Amino acid sequence: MTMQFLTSGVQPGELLTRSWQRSQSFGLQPHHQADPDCLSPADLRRQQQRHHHLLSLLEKAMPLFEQWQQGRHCRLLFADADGTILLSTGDNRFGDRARRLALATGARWHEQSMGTNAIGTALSEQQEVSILGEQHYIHANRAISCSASPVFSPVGELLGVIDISSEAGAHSNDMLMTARLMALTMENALVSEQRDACWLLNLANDAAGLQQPWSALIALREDGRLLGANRRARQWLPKLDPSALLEQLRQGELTPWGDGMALLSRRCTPARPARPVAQSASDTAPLKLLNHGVPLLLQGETGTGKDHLVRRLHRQSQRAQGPLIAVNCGALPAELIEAELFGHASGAFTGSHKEGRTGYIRAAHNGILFLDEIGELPLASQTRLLRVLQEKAVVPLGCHQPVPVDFCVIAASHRDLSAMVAEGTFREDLYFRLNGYKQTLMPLREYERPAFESLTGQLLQELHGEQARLASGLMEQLFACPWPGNIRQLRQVLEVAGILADGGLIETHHLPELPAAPLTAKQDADLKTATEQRIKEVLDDCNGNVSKAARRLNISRTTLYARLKGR
Ligand SMILES: Nc1ncnc2c1ncn2[C@@H]1O[C@H](COP(=O)(O)OP(=O)(O)OP(=O)(O)O)[C@@H](O)[C@H]1O
Repeated sequence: MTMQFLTSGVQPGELLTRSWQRSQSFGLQPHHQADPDCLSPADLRRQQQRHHHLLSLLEKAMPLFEQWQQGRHCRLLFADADGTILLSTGDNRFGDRARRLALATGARWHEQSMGTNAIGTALSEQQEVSILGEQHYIHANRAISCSASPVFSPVGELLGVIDISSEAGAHSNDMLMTARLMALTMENALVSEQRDACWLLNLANDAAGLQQPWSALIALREDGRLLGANRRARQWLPKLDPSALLEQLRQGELTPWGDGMALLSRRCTPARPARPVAQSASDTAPLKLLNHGVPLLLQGETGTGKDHLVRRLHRQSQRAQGPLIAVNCGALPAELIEAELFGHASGAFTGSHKEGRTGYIRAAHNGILFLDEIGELPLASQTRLLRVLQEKAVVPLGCHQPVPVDFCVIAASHRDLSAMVAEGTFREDLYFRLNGYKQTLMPLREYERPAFESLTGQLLQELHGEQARLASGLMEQLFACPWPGNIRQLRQVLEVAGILADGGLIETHHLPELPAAPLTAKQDADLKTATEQRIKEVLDDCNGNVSKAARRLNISRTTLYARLKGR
């Protein structure tokens, strides 16, 4: 299946020339330092609030970026139609460089003040564009390369732009493709949720294309009146009569149409735009408290979404432009734990890095430090960590001078830390220091039916798009399962079922084996051994490369380390 490219036929050379001419006409000097307009933190928050819905749609498309990004040193940015960056996430090493260039939240990257750049030029030209190193008008920006795709509303209005940026030498073609896919995913969500939409019409060159984000998508009213369309469909609209098509097509049946295929699906009840629903205190409290510097403690079984929650909190927090440093305390080698956390001076101990090491805590300066599996931290390191949290300063190994650090801390564990305190394996004072606010993530088996349905629907849509749905009776079947692997396991089941159902109606025969009653101790031990065996095989296959093995097994590195430790 080849991807349809959505350019207006303009050669990049012409586009670049136009953009450089505009930059010149704005009176910009290539050798001068660019000086972007920057919103104050309060104005930035207001602007993010105003675009809350777009940002929440972007969040739904985020797994696409996160999966693709692993191992790549780049950042994803979302700017509004004015060029103001409202969200910045991704690799922290490149994040430092980006911040030095003011490629950070609150900064406005329009061409008037920043010259030719992917965000500003995509907005001026209303089309996707890559601006690579030397193609930037301002010299200071030539160390980076950026690819940007505009996002349009269902009536073709420019809403913003998604940009993926990296060091100039580290840019690749698939960055533009990923930015485009995310933009299309957001646009399709906006079309599907049009108020009063009763019919959704998909058009593509062939049947497989119907399930892809780049297929044409049109929302129609009950009577066939056009409500909105994505950018591909808008190209075709002049040649289309949607209400005639509505007459001609039968719901749910693939129908040849022109040189391609059409699929009509009915929405039984008109879709409502996903308005920000009033969140319960337990949804909003962690973010509010985090923004006030209160340490959060997340407790929950494996797969309940602790890591997912931390990433969301970081994206939504006032520290979103700062780094998120995630440390799996259980995966750190015992003899290096302190050097890794607190850093060390050059040659501080045998085997230490010659040039010294910053350590994870200092790397989290201005951002968030996520201490996952905190229950695994040895008692001696707990004492040092407590001192750092109390004094907000680190003394790297081999140094005497404390270095001030400003960070928020989120700790997580699947173990019951209060029980560990009672047993004497976890310091009580550290427990109280970390436990500014405890959020327990519920195991999936304890979800109420509406919450389970809503999560299942969200996962299905994220994994397979709008058309994926469960045949009647399947929701009950899924709801009745004990889900020992929690959301991770449900996600895997839905992923497999959706692929087998070609992204359409999922029926019983598409489901892989579902978790039955809780496992006996023997079954549990056998399963653990088999899992460990499989992980070791894949690790050997990948020559010990943990990231590669985790990707192949479709689990996080954190989970892989935990599995290797037999947890
Ligand atoms: N609220 C959610 N919405 C959608 N997907 C979710 C949600 N929570 C978790 N997931 C998905 O479930 C999987 C497991 O989540 P996550 O890694 O955050 O769990 P965890 O509690 O940190 O697990 P572990 O303790 O094993 O590391 C991930 O694929 C994640 O994307």
